[in-house]
Amino acid sequence: MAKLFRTAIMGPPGSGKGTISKRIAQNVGLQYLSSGHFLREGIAANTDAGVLVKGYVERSMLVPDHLMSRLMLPRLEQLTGHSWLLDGFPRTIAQAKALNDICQMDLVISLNIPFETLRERVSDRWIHPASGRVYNMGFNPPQVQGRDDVTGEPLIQHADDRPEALQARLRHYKDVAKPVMNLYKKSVLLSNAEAASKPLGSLSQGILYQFSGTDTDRIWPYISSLLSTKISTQPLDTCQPSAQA
Ligand SMILES: Nc1nc2c(ncn2[C@@H]2O[C@H](COP(=O)(O)OP(=O)(O)O)[C@@H](O)[C@H]2O)c(=O)[nH]1
Ligand SMILES: Nc1ccn([C@@H]2O[C@H](COP(=O)(O)OP(=O)(O)O)[C@@H](O)[C@H]2O)c(=O)n1
Repeated sequence: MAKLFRTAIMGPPGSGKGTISKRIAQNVGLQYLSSGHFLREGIAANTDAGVLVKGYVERSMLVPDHLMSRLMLPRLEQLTGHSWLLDGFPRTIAQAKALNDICQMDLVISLNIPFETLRERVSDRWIHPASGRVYNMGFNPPQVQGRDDVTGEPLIQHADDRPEALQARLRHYKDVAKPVMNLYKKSVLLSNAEAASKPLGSLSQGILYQFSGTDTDRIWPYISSLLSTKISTQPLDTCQPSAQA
């Protein structure tokens, strides 16, 4: 049985989750699942789920938990036997609990980046909508200005990367991320049944690692080294619900 590794990356918009996830996926060879990408993909393809979430994403609001869980959990259930990395999910405590019900997480990375850095990065972010490839005119510019490196198709900016939308997204992020981080922070692991009857603080799991700074290239070596340590000490396992009953 292979060593499986289930991880998630958290951080405000523009904190480098996508950029770092790409490096993790390349280095560790796990499946990368970006909830934001799935949402935008569904909206662009006008799927049933896309129609339901469109209004929220366009207004930079959080999509309701039940819709996010419906979008993400079946994909994870199909990945039994694979290691994966989640970006953008779980965003809320309800999403984290829903994830706990199907799987025990091994590691959660949280990025703590100053606001001014986020603002600069996001205003300079360009994406290739079909693939989700992300560019930054200073940090990782495309080979041809305004064009995707692989397909040559035009790059666009997200409407929700406008400065006024960023403020709103940051407010949402701070409000909802704190309880999720508390859940993953400390070192007690309870069954879902026990946890359901306890206050939030006692749900904690001791798998959160926080990285601060203004440069992805400076943060990355620390994350890379953490991953090497964690993966080499990971017990043989499959994806199990976190219930310990
Ligand atoms: N200048 C600069 N830009 C960065 C750095 N790290 C990431 N970026 C860019 O900042 C933007 C936001 O990064 P992204 O990975 O999309 O963040 P996410 O919203 O957390 O997924 C993108 O345009 C990245 O190319 C960095 O260290 N310096
Ligand atoms: N768990 C999630 C993830 C994304 N979203 C929505 O998708 C948008 C883009 O999410 P994202 O993860 O690609 O981007 P950032 O907000 O991290 O830059 C958010 O502004 C939300 O509207 C959500 O509602 N719930």
